[in-house]
Amino acid sequence: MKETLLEVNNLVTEFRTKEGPVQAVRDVSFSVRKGETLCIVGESGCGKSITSLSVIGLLPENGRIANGEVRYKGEAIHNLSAEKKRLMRGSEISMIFQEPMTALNPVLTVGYQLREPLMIHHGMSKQQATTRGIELLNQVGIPYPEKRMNQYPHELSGGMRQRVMIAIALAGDPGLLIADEPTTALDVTIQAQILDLINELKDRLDMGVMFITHDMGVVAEVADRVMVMYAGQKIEEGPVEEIFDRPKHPYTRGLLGSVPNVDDPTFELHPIPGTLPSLTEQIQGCRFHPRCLFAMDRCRQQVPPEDDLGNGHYVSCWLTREEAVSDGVGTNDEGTATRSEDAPLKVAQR
Ligand SMILES: Nc1ncnc2c1ncn2[C@@H]1O[C@H](COP(=O)(O)OP(=O)(O)OP(=O)(O)O)[C@@H](O)[C@H]1O
Repeated sequence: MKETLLEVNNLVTEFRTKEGPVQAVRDVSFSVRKGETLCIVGESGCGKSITSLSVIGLLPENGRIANGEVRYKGEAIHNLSAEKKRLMRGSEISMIFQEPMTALNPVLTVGYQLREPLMIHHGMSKQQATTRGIELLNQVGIPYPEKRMNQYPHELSGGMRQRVMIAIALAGDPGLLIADEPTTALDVTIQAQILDLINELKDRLDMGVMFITHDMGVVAEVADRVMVMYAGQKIEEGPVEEIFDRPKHPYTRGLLGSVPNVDDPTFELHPIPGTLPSLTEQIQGCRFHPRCLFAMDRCRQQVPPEDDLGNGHYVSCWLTREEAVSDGVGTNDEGTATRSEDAPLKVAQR
């Protein structure tokens, strides 16, 4: 097994708000190894981006890590000074975002923006940085890289801008790349090309990738492992095949059920009913229970612990302990949910 690059233990990220402190990330733990992609998946607002911004040290001004730790190559990085965090970004850990135009400076040429990190992080001369910049553009599949060096971001297509952002992210030879919905704004063909590029770079450079998305189709393309988040918490984690073939949490099943399957004409879409709770909402028991088609009394009273199902598959759901959930659709919260008659699952508690 490859070296662990990133270890996040019991992360709690809090925001100061008018209503008092609220938690956007609640006791989340995970790791990323060299050469693997961990996909963090969940609906909009479930805490994916705040988890990644906590890792890279770019939280909004009213946010802070209130508990837990973030370790990179064994070293605690959550409590580094602002200056050390800045140096770490772009060298050890880089991030790419959904909309390259927000990350790229519109008044600076591609060449300038590529040379800057190379001169800062690698002490290169302008000439050396230009040569390396052209190499990086080549590496991310940009044709005529010499010409592109002199162009401004608005002169490039959306896909090309995303490639430029990836080239800039690679400039400091990062061990870990964080990609926050990098293909959401792109059309499907370009999206597939960017996903292929990220996969190829991960393998070639043996990088760890933390990939944030709400799209299970994208997860299927890039993930080695998947962490499913709901309302600031991790509710399920496992190798990608386990999550797709044997999803245990009703929320994960719901996410998979809300992906249209174009190859299957009999496929029926079952979107998850209801919406995420607000950060200020107090919920007793499992935070998903008000939306869960299979909620039992216990789910309304006690927070489910994380169970180890073996094979690197973990889930926090009382139901998994009791029985497997059927694939059918039941009624919500009335005790009349359809449940499977499958034998109880073997659950080894962690
Ligand atoms: N500066 C802030 N102050 C208060 N709450 C915030 C702040 N930034 C984000 N939040 C809240 O934190 C929660 C998690 O947000 P986050 O951006 O991580 O969600 P997400 O899963 O990445 O969603 P999306 O896919 O829409 O980006 C949301 O409820 C969001 O409204």
